[in-house]
Amino acid sequence: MSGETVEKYKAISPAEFFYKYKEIAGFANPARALYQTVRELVENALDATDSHGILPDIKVVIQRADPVQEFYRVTVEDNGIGIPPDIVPNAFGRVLFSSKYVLRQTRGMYGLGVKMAVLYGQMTTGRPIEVITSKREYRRIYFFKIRIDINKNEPVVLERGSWRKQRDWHGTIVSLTIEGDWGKAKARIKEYINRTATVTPYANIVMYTPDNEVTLYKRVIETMPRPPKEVKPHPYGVDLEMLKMIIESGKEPTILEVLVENFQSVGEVTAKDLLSKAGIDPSSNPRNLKEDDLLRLINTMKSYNQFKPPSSSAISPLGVEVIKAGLTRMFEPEFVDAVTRKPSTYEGHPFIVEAGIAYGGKVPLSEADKPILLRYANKIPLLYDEGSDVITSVVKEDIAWDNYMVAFPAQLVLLVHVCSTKVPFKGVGKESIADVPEVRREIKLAISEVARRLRGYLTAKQKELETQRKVVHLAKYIPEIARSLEVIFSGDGFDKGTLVKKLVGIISAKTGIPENKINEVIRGVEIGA
Ligand SMILES: Nc1ncnc2c1ncn2[C@@H]1O[C@H](COP(=O)(O)OP(=O)(O)OP(=O)(O)O)[C@@H](O)[C@H]1O
Repeated sequence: MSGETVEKYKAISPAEFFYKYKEIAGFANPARALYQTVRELVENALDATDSHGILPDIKVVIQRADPVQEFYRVTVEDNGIGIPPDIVPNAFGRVLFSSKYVLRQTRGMYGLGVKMAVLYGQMTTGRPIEVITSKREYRRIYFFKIRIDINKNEPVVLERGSWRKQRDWHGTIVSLTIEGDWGKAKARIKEYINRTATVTPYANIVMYTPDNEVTLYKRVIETMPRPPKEVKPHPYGVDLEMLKMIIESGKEPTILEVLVENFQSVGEVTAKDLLSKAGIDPSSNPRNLKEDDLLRLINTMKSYNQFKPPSSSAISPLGVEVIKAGLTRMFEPEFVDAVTRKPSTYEGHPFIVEAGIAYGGKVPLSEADKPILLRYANKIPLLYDEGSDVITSVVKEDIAWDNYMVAFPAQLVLLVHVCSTKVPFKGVGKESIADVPEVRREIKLAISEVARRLRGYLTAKQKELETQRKVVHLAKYIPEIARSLEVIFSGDGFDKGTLVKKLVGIISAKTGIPENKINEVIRGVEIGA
């Protein structure tokens, strides 16, 4: 007899998987879970508003929910698009259910976040999630209490109801009660809200904390990033499974129509060209094609070099105006500027990198070797795992800051935003971006471009200071010269005042410094004399 133990085989549901491995989604301990819960709810609230062209009004309330135990009730209210009542149970009670599995930039992408918070609530306090929601066109407001059946990965609706709308309200209010650690989480949560507000100057965000603090970020501009549009996949990003799924889920009678209907940049002429290169008859029934045919078609698509690059209408960069307004609202800097790079692509996914700089004014002093770095991906602030992020690596290794007249520590904030239909996150917790060469290159270019503008400003400022110093130096002599000349030429109709005026006029014309400034210096010298 061998001493081997018997292996026990079993399949588990996605809900059970994430319940067991909650750490990979950011729910490692009560402090982290409280932060992650706030984050998931706020990100859903913002996706439901700005991604649909609605100026966001977001209210975040964190309250103690038990006098003894560390239970917290987190409530987030938005004025977004709301959720149809028949969708609510799955949206909050089925892991990997989402409206964001399409090619369109949103903060959410996995269909996991809020369900992780529901699971964590179930595990630690046993309380269900509560949802109140209505869409603009509805006459009623809907209310739900939901938990997740972990074994089946299905929602269990404990309570539901609805009432007539008394006022014109649309949006969603979500409440969850979880075990948390406010003492440990508070700094991160406040920082998260602050950094979110930095890139959403078009939003009203208010937060109530368990310490009875109220923080309000008031809307300062009405301009919003252009909402992202859903796009079809680009042929460079296709693989065998994807093509099979497209064929099976569609009704197109010919392979030619499959290509034309389902991909970007593929019209009839291109589709025919691709099919003839792959040796496939355009009128073939796509469901009768063999795997070899499909593989040949994919390889032809991948090596075809006449497609337009992937459309960038699915991505929604913040834009220069929003970045500048956001940085100004937070830091009241002496100098602010931003750049939005042109769209670029990696592995068939379009992406855009943006960078903003705030310098001087009320900007705090940075660390000894780099600026204060604000990292963002798809408008989400990234707070953890800074060390393993490609943005950090570029800032430290690829940018020679002395070339831009910056010596650390400096009053310098650098904001970098990577947005894409697929940000290459390193984990489902969305805290750091992987080192993809194309993305790295664009990050470097964006930072260099905005840093050059800072250098321009600093150079001009330095020049002005130098000129001013020179003028002070020169102006000091004017009263003395005038006095000496007066001694020599007095009686010849010499007027000291006229000479001073003339000299001031000459210096002003040569340096561009206003006469009143020079007169101030002279007055200073006369008083001192
Ligand atoms: N406040 C809200 N307003 C409108 N829809 C919402 C709101 N909150 C959640 N939803 C809907 O519920 C779905 C599931 O949300 P969930 O947080 O689980 O995942 P996600 O946001 O799609 O992706 P991720 O896991 O990356 O956050 C969303 O895709 C959205 O359709």
